Amino acid sequence: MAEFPTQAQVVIVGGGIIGTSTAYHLAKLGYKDTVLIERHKLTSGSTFHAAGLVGQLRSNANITQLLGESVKIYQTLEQETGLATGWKMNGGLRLACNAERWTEVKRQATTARSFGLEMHLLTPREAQELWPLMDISDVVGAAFLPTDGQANPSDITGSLAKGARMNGARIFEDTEVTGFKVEGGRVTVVETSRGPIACEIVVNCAGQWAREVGAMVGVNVPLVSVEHQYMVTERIAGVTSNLPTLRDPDRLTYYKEEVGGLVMGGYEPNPIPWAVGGFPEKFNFQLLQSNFDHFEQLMELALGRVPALQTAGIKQLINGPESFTPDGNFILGQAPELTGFYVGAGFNAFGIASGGGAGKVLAEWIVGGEPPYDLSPVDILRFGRNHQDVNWVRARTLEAYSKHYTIAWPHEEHKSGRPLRRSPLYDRLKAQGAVFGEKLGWERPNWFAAEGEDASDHYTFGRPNWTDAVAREHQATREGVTVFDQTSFAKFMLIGKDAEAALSFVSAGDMTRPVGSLTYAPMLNARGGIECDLTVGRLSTTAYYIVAGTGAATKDFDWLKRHLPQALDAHLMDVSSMYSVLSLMGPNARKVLEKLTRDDVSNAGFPFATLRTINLAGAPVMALRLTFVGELGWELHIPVEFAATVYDALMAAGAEFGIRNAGYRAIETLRLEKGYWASGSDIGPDHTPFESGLGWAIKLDGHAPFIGREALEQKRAAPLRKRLAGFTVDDPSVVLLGRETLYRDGERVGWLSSGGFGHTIGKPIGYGYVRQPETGLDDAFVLSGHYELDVGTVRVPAKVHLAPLYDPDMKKILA
Ligand SMILES: NCCCC(=O)O
Repeated sequence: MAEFPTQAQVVIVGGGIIGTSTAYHLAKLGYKDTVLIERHKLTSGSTFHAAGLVGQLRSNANITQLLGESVKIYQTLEQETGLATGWKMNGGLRLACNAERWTEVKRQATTARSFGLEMHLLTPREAQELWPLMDISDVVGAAFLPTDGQANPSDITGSLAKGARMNGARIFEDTEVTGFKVEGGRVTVVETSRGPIACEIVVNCAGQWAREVGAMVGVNVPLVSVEHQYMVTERIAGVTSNLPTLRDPDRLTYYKEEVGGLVMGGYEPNPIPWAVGGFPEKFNFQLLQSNFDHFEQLMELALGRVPALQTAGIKQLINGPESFTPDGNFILGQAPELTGFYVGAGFNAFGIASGGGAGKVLAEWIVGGEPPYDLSPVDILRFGRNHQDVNWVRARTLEAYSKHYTIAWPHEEHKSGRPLRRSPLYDRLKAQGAVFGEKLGWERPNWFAAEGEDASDHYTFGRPNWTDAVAREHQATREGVTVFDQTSFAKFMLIGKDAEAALSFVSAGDMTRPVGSLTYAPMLNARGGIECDLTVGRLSTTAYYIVAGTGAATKDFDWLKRHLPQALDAHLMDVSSMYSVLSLMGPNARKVLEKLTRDDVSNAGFPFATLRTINLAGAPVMALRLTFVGELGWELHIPVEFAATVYDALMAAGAEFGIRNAGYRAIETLRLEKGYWASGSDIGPDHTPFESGLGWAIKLDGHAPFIGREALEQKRAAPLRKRLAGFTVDDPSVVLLGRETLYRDGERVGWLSSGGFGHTIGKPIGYGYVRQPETGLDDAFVLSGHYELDVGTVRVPAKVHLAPLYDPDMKKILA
């Protein structure tokens, strides 16, 4: 037996598919001093009872790409290692059994093609030809993904482990992690049942135990265990080994072939959490008691689809607990709490589909110090303070599990764990008809129902019930004045004698501007991509106030903390909970302010892109003259105890101007019209400021060093490969949601990063990157094309725009 190591470059905790895949890829990348420890035997946690479907369809291009990487790896792994994997590319079928599901599937097919994933739409009869055992009497249509497949979870893990060893990694079974040592803010030692291993990097791939392993060292891994059942039948006549996998989401079930029989499982609307009070000791290679009563609901649905199940012999009803997460996405990346501590966990019953690709990108992330491409949907930094509480996490996770196969409605909000984080104005706004959405636990008004209007969301792929309300708020912002409660913004202070130098190094924006100025300050990665989309206000020569999006609270704080030069005197603090934010927007905003303050709020006294502390209705308010909706306005950052007083004063003073409340859905329609980009969709780590049309915000004059500068200088000298552009459609009934495929002169050139409606221009609006990776492009190329959008397989003509659709001369804002 190999000698147990006392040190290693990387220690991976957990010998399931993710741990072995990470070890395999790290070793292949040259990290041969990688040690994987498994407390029992490889696969003994939950990998051994995974169903093994490998589907690739996701709503995000990069996650689809990651799953495609799994397929690529599985295709060659057996040949490389000599160990069988059970991989077969038998394709995947997906059924639609009602009109709205069919709309969803058609939109997905459009998206899949944009992302380079083959997905064909079939008639019910064509689907049945591929899957002859199914009843198609209720099927409206189907989709077929020929490159999907299935694998044997234990075999593929064994094969990855062999591949890891062949490349130099070492694997130790029967080795339990018992603790960690931390020095200087880094993890330095993994304590194990066989002795300590000094290391530089730890990767927590402990499956459903990953939360406990993280907790040993203060790292929060927000996942919980849920019972997941599937049935395995004896042989069934007509089940052939090339039978595609089948997903029947309207009946909540999935199928795959196994030894001439079927595996059938699904996602019940009433999932059962497991290990709520803690894990049993030594739960290795163990299953839970089969729960036939609970499975019956799925069985009944399945019998309607596959009548042969009536008479099929049942080998086993497998009940295996697996880890699930609050948003149904897995968790990768470096923990914000601890340098050198990475996580690869929470695979929501699609660990086999993700395992190959997830291990690959995690290894690349560790080696490169940043993800190889934008992985925000699965990055551990997407979580926030709400995810610290395991009961909240469990409630939301059970909801996510129950919705695994339900239609993913546009704009759908979660129901569980609410309300949690509330602005001081929550009750006031609710009393005035606010319909709230939720982000990182924050309740945020999406729209306001008028007296007598139904104050709830009714989801559809068509025109939703809140359209008129949003149009009212939109118009009031354009023509009068509105108040938006944006208290959920993340807010940071950076203080210290070197604050300017420190921020100048991490920001591509000019941080040397005078006290009182407001600067748009993108922060870039080494590739020149936009990691953080921040507004920075200079409070003094030694202090900055930094405002970030609600959802970016953890990520942006982490980015700043990790990249601000350590040697400089600059201290970062999260002050989000100190300030409420009311955005007062519209042509009458100044008139409202003037009634409440003696401070100068004239255009000359308080110009655009500046901040001042003013006394407003008796409150010391930090007022930021800026806008995300394209109108004259101020963001009022108010110490929380004054928030209600200021709000009441604004509403009273604004009454003569018809002041209204407005919500986040109006912000969306307004910003689309004005051509302001949404971080996370229109801009992000894979897009440079040049590609996004944000070159004006970057300080490339002079030689001041900042992260991303070298990449940008190189890119400035080369042709652009893609360019963000706006698109309008003349037919107002077309619903743009984002991800619609973009055609230029009949050629597929991209997809929409966001979509919606502009109530002032009266047209659907979308934004998307026009891509020409081979030859490059310029503005003239973008503007000269004839464009169409594929909206759920229907081509609609679109006009292209590079200038804002509303107020391109900024007359409204600078007034
Ligand atoms: N482990 C079940 C996977 C189901 C699905 O891929 O849809």
